[in-house]
This record gives sequence, structure tokens and C-alpha cells, in this order.
Amino acid sequence: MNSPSIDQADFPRRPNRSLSHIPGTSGLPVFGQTFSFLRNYKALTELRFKKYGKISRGNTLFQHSLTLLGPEANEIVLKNSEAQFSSMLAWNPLLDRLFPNGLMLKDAEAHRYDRKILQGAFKKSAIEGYLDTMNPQLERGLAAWPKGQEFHFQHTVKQLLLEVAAEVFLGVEMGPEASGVNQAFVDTMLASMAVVKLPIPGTLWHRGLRGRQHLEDFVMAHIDTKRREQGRDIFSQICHATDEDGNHFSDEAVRDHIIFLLFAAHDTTTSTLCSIIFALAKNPEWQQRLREEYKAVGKTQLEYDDLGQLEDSKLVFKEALRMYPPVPAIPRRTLKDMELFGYQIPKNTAVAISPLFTHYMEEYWSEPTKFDPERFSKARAEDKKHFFQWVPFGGGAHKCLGLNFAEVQTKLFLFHLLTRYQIQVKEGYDMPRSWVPLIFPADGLPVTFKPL
Ligand code: HEM
Repeated sequence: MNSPSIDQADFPRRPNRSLSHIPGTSGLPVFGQTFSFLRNYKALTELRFKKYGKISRGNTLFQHSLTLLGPEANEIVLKNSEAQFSSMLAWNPLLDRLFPNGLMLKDAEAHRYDRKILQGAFKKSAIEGYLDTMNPQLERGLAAWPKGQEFHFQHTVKQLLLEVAAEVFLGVEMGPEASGVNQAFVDTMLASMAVVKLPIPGTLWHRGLRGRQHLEDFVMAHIDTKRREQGRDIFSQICHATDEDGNHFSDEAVRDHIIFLLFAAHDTTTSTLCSIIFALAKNPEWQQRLREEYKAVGKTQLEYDDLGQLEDSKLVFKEALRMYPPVPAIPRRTLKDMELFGYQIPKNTAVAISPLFTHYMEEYWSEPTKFDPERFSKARAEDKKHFFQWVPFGGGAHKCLGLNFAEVQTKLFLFHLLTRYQIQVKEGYDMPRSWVPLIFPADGLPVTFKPL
């Protein structure tokens, strides 16, 4: 269930700080635990669980908040069956200047209404259309990558995904227009991580605001054409999508949703592909298993229905998302006073659950630090002990809208890659990670693709 309509005046932008009755620590003066959070979010969360258990207070990034750990906490927060948690109030302070009115920044009826319309852009027939665009683009893009010599996978795949997104999301073909849009998008994304949010020329934030403006201008300039024609890109799909009474989104709503979708899709997919490539490089037997799976399909281009047969690929996708969920923590704000795990929690408290922590709990996963895709197989079904133990896409009303799209894109990418190359990393290499705000390789992931 979603939360009821929210009067934002009842909820100051800064969350409640009266949490001293809950176990935990405020950490250093002013900075709290910000340094340990940024250095190693995973280690910090594990330490908090050991010291304080499923619920603890802390202070990171100048905000007092509660960390709620484990599948039970995930279920309470994500299912939100008593309309106690707001996604909008939690994400607004982070995203509302650059990505206003995106789906994650809505609650209650406004969220339900928009989500239902947007779902039209992710139905099977729409994804089949995106797949037709992605197939040749991924193939061409990969053919141009360095072969037999080391390069940084993260930056290279990010660029390729940007080029794919320009065409699949916006329907712009490569050229100066796509480059301008891509740069504007990169600037907007980078600004979402800016610490200083003042529009001073030369700063990340200033470039981000200009990037957002460029994206808005682009969308508004093309919207009439998109509404007139029936294109196969996501922008077109959103222009044509309607509610049950045949009403379309307004121009401004289309603009805000498409820009938010670009944001929601890009770094999450980049992060996922980095994790998979690292895992496959370290586990060449899985590269071989995937190649055999592709051979069994017996085609040089995959179509939508072929993807469903790729069971080993799905196991790899799931296991990489278990070990390295791109969104390691999901925030919410409480809408009411409530009791959680025996403690009174006041209204307007910032809380966060942790997919990353849950994905390593020994109660649920055997040898959690081991890459073992078969734990998701029907025979072992390790993921079936609790419905909320594997939550890379969140859950409940805000569950990721693009999860099928992400799986399709990942499978296509791996097909084009592994049918041509062997992925290698240097002997003894272990990928250093930065864990927040999204999980990424800290060194760009140096790899070599050796032609087969
Ligand atoms: C493997 C890649 C991805 C991961 C791990 C991922 C993860 C997530 C998570 C954890 C949430 C929930 C956030 C919350 O509850 O606060 C979410 C929401 C969302 N994701 Fe994804 N995402 C991925 C790819 C994508 C793609 C490719 C798209 C679009 C094409 C997308 C669109 C969205 C949207 C629109 C929402 C908001 C849904 C709502 O609030 O109703 N995501 N995603």
C-alpha cells in the first residue's frame, strides 16, 4: 500500500534528530560516521549489526538516521502496508533539484497513477522494440573496443550505454545532437553527487543545472514530433501512454519522467555490468557455461523469446546483483510515530534499509562471499527462505520499473561479448570497490578481451 497524500509543510526538509533512546552512536562531532560510511559502507553496516543489532541510529552525511537491517526490516519498509513510510520525503533532498517529479519522488495516489501509465513503456511489446535497437548498437559498439590489450571497462561500458540510451530512450541517432545530450546527461548525473550545491560557475552543481536545462530543452523541442509519430523509443512510448480514460501525460510530466528514467537506468546498469564482468573474469568456467548456453540457442542475433531460455545467464545476473547490489541502501522517511523492533520511532525520522547487508547474511546465504550462481537454481533455491532476502530492485510499490529492461540489456551485452571474446584480468587481481552512493569499481576495472 502507498502512503496517503502528504502535506510537506508537516515534514521539515531535515529529519527528526531525537533518536538518543535507540542504540547507536552519533560518531564524530559534525561529521558523525560520514568518513567510515564513505570509506566502507559495507564494513560500517556489519559493525553496526554486530554492536547494536537490527536497528541502530547513526549520523552520516550530516543527517541523523536509523539503519534497519535484515529481510524483516526490508519487508516492513518496502511493503509499507500501513502507509508509514515516504519515498518522496527521503529522495527529495537528494534529487528534487536535478530530477524533480521522477517516480521515486512521488508517493501515494500521485505515484500509483503515474506508475500505471509508465508501465506501458515496459511491457513486452515495447521491450521487443528496444531490443531491436539495442542488438546492432551493442554489437557495433563492442566491435570497436580494444582487443588483446588492457583497458578500463567501467568508463568504456558507460560510454557505450550512453550511446545506446540516446537511441533507445530518446530516439536520437549518433551525431552532434546525441553528443550534446550525452554530455548534458553526464553533467546532471555528476551534479547529483555534488557536496556544494551553489550555482557558482565552474562547479559540478552549476554544470549539472545547465545539463538539466539542456535535457529539458531537448525533450520539449521534440515532444510534438514524438506525439505525432509512433516511434519505438521510450520517449515516444511515454508520449503515447494513457490512463484508463485515455488521458496522456502533460508535456512537463513526459519531460520529468523521461529524464528521471535516464537517471534511474544508467549508473545502475553500468554498475551491474562491471560486477558481472569482474565475476566472469575470475570464474572462467562460468564464461564457458554461458557460451554453451548461447550455442544451444543456435542464433547469431537473439530475439526477446530466446532470452527466456538463458537460464545460466539469469543465475549469473542474480548472483552478481546479490554480491554487488548497485543500490546498496534504500532510504525512506517515517510519516507517523510508530514502533519498530521494540523502539518508538517519531514521525519524520530518516530510515534506511540495506540490500547489501541482507545479501551477505549467513542465516540466508551459504558462503556469502563466494560467487556461486547456482545458489539461485531451482534445485538449491537458497533465495527462497524469505521473500525480502534478495532485494537489488527494492520491493513493494516502488520496486524497480526497469528490472526486465535491465535483464534484457545485460543478457544481450553478454551474448555479443562472450561469443567473441574471453574476459581476462591480471593474475591475483581483486576489484577494489567504492560502495556508496552506488557500488562501482574504485579503479575503473582494468580488463583484457582476448578474441576467441
Ligand atoms: C540492474 C539495474 C538496476 C537496479 C539494480 C535498479 C535498482 C532499483 C531500486 C533498488 C529501486 C527502488 C528504489 C526505492 O525503492 O527507493 C529502483 C527504482 C526504479 N528504477 Fe531501477 N534499477 C535498475 C535499472 C533500472 C532501469 C534500466 C530503469 C529504466 C529503464 C529503472 C527505472 C527505475 C524506476 C523508474 C524506479 C522508480 C520506481 C518507483 O518509484 O515506482 N531502473 N531501481
